[in-house]
Amino acid sequence: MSTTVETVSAAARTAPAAVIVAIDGPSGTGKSSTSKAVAAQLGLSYLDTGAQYRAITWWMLNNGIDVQNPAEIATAAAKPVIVSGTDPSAPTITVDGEDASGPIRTQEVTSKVSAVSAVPEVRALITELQRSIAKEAERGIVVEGRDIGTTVLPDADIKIFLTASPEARAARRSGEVKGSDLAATREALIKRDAADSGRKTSPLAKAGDAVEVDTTDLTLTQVIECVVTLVGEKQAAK
Ligand SMILES: Nc1ncnc2c1ncn2[C@@H]1O[C@H](COP(=O)(O)OP(=O)(O)O)[C@@H](O)[C@H]1O
Ligand SMILES: Nc1ccn([C@@H]2O[C@H](COP(=O)(O)OP(=O)(O)O)[C@@H](O)[C@H]2O)c(=O)n1
Repeated sequence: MSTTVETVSAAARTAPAAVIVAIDGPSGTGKSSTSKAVAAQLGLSYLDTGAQYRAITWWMLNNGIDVQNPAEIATAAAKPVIVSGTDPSAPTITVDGEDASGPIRTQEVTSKVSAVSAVPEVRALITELQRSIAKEAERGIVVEGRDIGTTVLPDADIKIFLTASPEARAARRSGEVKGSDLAATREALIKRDAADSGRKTSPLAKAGDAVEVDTTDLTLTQVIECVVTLVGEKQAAK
C-alpha cells in the first residue's frame, strides 16, 4: 500500500506540470498559425476557440435560426454538439458528428459569427466546453481566441496578446483567398474587430497580465520563436 503511494507521489514529482498558454488578439494577427506551431513544438494540445464560435454559427444558419435575434439564438444554443480535436498537427471540429472544418470558413459564417458570439448564453456554453477541454489536456494546451486570458482561463501560465496593423492583417487575410479585394477585406476586419471589442460579454481585450506582441513587421517564424521563448521562461520560473 505504502509502495503505491510512494510510486504515485514520485511520479507526480517528476512529471512536468501541465502548461496553459492563452493567445488572444484580433483577426489576422497570427493566432492560429502561431498557436499550432508552438503547441506542436512543445508537445501541447491546441484549441481554436474561434472555430467553435464559427461552428455554432454554422449550425444556427443551417437550422433556420434568425442570427439577428439574440433570444432565438439563446434558446437554440445548447442544441448542437460541438467536438474539437486538439492535435495541433491535425485539429478537427465536428457539429453533431459532421465535419465542419470547411463550411465554418465561408464568407457567410465569417460575416455572421460576431452576432452569434455576442449572445451571453452562447458564450457561457462555449466557455464551459473550453474549460473542460483545457482541464483534460494532460501535458497542457495552447488556447487561442479573444477572451481566453481575460475570461476563459484567467489563471493561464502565460498570456500573449497578438496585434498587427489593419493593413498587415488585411494583406495576410486576402493573401489566403485568390482574387480577394484588399480594401473590402480590411473594412470587414475592422467591422468584426469593432463588434468583438464592443460586445458586453467577454469582449476582445488584452488581459492586464498579458504580453503584447506586435507582429506587423515580424515573420511568422519570429513570432513563434518569441512565444516559445516566453513559455520556456515561464516554465523555468515555475
Ligand atoms: N507574422 C506573420 N507574417 C506574415 N504572415 C503571417 C504572419 N502570421 C500569420 N501570417 C499569415 O496570415 C494569415 C492569418 O494568420 P492566422 O494565424 O490565421 O491569424 P489569426 O488566427 O489571428 O486570424 C495566414 O495566412 C498566416 O500564414
Ligand atoms: N474566444 C473567442 C474566439 C472567437 N470569437 C468569435 O469568433 C469569431 C471568429 O474567430 P476566429 O478566431 O475564427 O477568427 P479569425 O481570426 O480566424 O478570422 C470572432 O470574430 C469572434 O466573434 C469569440 O467571440 N471569442
